[in-house]
Amino acid sequence: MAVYTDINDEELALLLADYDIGTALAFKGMAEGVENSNFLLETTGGRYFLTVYEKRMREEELPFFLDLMRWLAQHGFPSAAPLADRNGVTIKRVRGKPAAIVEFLPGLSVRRPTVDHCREAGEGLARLHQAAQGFPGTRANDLGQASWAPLFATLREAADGLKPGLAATISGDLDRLAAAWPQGLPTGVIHADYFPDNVFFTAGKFAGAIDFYFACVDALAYDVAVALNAWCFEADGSFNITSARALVAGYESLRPLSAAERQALPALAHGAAMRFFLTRLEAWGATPAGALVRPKDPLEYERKLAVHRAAPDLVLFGAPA
Ligand SMILES: Nc1ncnc2c1ncn2[C@@H]1O[C@H](COP(=O)(O)OP(=O)(O)O)[C@@H](O)[C@H]1O
Ligand SMILES: N[C@@H](CCOP(=O)(O)O)C(=O)O
Repeated sequence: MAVYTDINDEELALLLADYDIGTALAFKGMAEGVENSNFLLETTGGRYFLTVYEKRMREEELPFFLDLMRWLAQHGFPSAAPLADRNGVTIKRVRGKPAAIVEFLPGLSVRRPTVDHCREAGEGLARLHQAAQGFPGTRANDLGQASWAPLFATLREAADGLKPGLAATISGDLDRLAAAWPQGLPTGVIHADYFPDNVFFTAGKFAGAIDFYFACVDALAYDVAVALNAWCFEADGSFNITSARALVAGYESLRPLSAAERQALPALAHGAAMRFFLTRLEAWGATPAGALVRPKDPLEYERKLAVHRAAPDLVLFGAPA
């Protein structure tokens, strides 16, 4: 459950007094999410979402994320725009922590995406990339390829603890990725965490995306690769090529991939699996037993790594490598 910070009625009333959105009617902590404390807020003015940013969030990076959400909302992409208070301030403080109120984004995420959801999600991702064009902010991908080996150096024991011999296998993957990491692909603002829990649908149609807190500037095709891993594996660990074709077709209906981007997909998908394996492994060891938040399973991504290792042209869908 992701409510690390309690907010009492007085604190909420004090915060709302700075805005023109009326007074609170309902205020409820959300169990979903792992990073920040999230609250559904209903006021006499409408429905909103209050996020209190917790320790992993670097406060100096918040303007990039919140400005991006506003930019996207203003450029035709369904994103929850942050609210400025009467003095134009977006980043507030609650219990000494940074906090922001954003619009409530209607829609629901899906736990088990169908092929149609994958197509919609792919198209939604291309919409995001297109809407973000011209966004003036910039942020490097601090979880990009260059970060993986140093991060893994701190996790070798944890890897072997998870599965004996895994550290050596991961080292081999890291060497291979470092040697073959695609360069010179088209870049732009990417979501970088485009998982089913961060994408909303209404009546089966793409309705928007949330959780831009890993967004950064990197290869656009890397975002497609993150999504292929997150949306197109079955519960039994197999890769669903039909879902993957649908996701890429949805993406390409708005933004066709170049030949270089398509050729790069296998390495990008292998790398994207590495990124989430490593951060999950890190969180796995750092989460004390009995903590309120259940860490995500690193083995799920270890299995995805194994798939990409064994069948590197899987995500080329039969196109020549
Ligand atoms: N703007 C929003 N509108 C509607 N629901 C939201 C909004 N932002 C977050 N949520 C809900 O809160 C949950 C957790 O949000 P998320 O940003 O993913 O948290 P975390 O970063 O802690 O993982 C989401 O799964 C979604 O149900
Ligand atoms: N999507 C990541 C973890 C980040 O969680 P989120 O709730 O902020 O989307 C993973 O699956 O490892």
